[in-house]
Amino acid sequence: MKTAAIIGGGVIGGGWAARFLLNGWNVRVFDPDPEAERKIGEVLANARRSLPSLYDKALPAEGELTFHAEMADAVADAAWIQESVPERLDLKHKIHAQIQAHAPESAVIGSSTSGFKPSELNAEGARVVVAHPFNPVYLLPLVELVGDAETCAQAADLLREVGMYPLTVRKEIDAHIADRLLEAVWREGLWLIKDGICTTEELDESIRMGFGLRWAQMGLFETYRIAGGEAGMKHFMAQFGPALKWPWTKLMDVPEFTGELVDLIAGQSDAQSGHMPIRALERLRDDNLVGMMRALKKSGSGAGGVINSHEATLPVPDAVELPVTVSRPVPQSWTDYNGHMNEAHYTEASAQATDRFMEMIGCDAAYIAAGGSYFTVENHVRFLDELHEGDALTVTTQVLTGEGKKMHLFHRLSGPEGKLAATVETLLLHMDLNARGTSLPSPEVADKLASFAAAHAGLPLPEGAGRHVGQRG
Ligand SMILES: NC(=O)C1=CN([C@@H]2O[C@H](COP(=O)(O)OP(=O)(O)OC[C@H]3O[C@@H](n4cnc5c(N)ncnc54)[C@H](O)[C@@H]3O)[C@@H](O)[C@H]2O)C=CC1
Ligand SMILES: C[N+](C)(C)CC(=O)CC(=O)[O-]
Repeated sequence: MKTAAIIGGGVIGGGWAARFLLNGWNVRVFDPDPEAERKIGEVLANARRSLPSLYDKALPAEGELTFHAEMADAVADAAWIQESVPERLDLKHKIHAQIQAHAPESAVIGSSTSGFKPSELNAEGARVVVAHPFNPVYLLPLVELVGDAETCAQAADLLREVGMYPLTVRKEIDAHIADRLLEAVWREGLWLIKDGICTTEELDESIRMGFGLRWAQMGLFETYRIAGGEAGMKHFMAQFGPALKWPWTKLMDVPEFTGELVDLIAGQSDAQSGHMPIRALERLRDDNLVGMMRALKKSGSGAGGVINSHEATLPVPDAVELPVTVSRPVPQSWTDYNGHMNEAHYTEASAQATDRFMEMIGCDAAYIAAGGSYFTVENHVRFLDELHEGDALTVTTQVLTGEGKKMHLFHRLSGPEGKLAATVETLLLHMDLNARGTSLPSPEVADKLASFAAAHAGLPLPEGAGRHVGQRG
């Protein structure tokens, strides 16, 4: 099991700690703040209820979290050391000298800095690369990597292991790529509020009701390609390019941070969101992110593609007696007006269990791309107990029949402490996707299915199997 050392465990260090821990790494934290353990615990609680909800496979078992008063203890044996102390160059120099004195030679040392360049961080002899993440680090995949090419390549491999998307910046520059964009929008936003054009809330609506939705799935340039219509990007540039020379922007000026401006922004922000504590706001943000990222997962766009690639590396359980085919917390978006998991999502969870089981017998993406698959032809759901937001949901799958074109499965959905919440009995037929008709599976798939069927043949017929709606007793 690999170890990550987190130096500075605030907003960003806490997010890094959760990202590594929930991907099976041990995490050692060094932070002089006596509240660090409590704060990281709260971030971790939010991460536990959101990150696993992005995946249809179980993440690795959580690593061990420890707190250390000495830098030497924190960085011992670390494969990755991530510095996330406040954004002051003198402090970063001091901390990197301490890290350097104790870090294993082989460790990647990353800095979360939002703006400093590697040449600035390394001016006093450190060997740091910029590894700039985005908040919340446990959900958002992007990490901007800047610095020594070999170290960045090594860093990129490790970041992919924990489900992140490393973007290596070609040349060092203040504030990398994304923060330059964010700073530009922030600066412009401050002027719009200072000049009384809009409030913080109105500015946020202008983003989230419109272009924010576009950016999450296509970014800027792909979106504008479409905005050029059939004539495409050249037409778009000819039409809207001249406006860039008009004095629409105040980008080069920063409004003075007077007490008046700070009070104006903070007051409007309180009016907008002050009714919610910060951890509740974080949970709202995380639930929305999970919902959006799961939608992107279906098309493989943007962050959804990163989750799919990471999920493909997660291990599939062996042919054990009853394989676990789903293991995840119930996401908030699956709950309804009755305050529990909505009936539609029992079927969704069972469909995910079927997908996972198909993969286990070799009916995976490559097999499907080659033209073979299974179609569900019948389902019977029994709702036995409520499930609530955040409950640990586990699905096990028993093969009732697995021969010829038929695959007859029995999924058991269990909630906390293994209490049975539902059963879904499902019948599938093997299909030839080109002919759009039933067909026999490949010999390899048939063999694997048969080995599960044989392993399950000795088990008793599950209680409830073969029932129909309205049956008594
Ligand atoms: N907050 C954000 O949205 C983002 C911040 N960053 C970068 O991450 C870094 C940290 O920022 P935040 O987490 O927001 O700050 P923060 O203020 O939330 O956390 C900083 C932590 O460092 C600890 N610390 C202070 N002196 C220390 C020392 N000598 N040794 C060890 N720990 C020490 C503090 O106790 C605190 O827990 C900065 O470089 C920032 O630019 C990067 C991405 C986003
Ligand atoms: C405001 N900020 C510069 C600290 C922002 C970042 O660095 C990235 C983020 O998460 O927005």
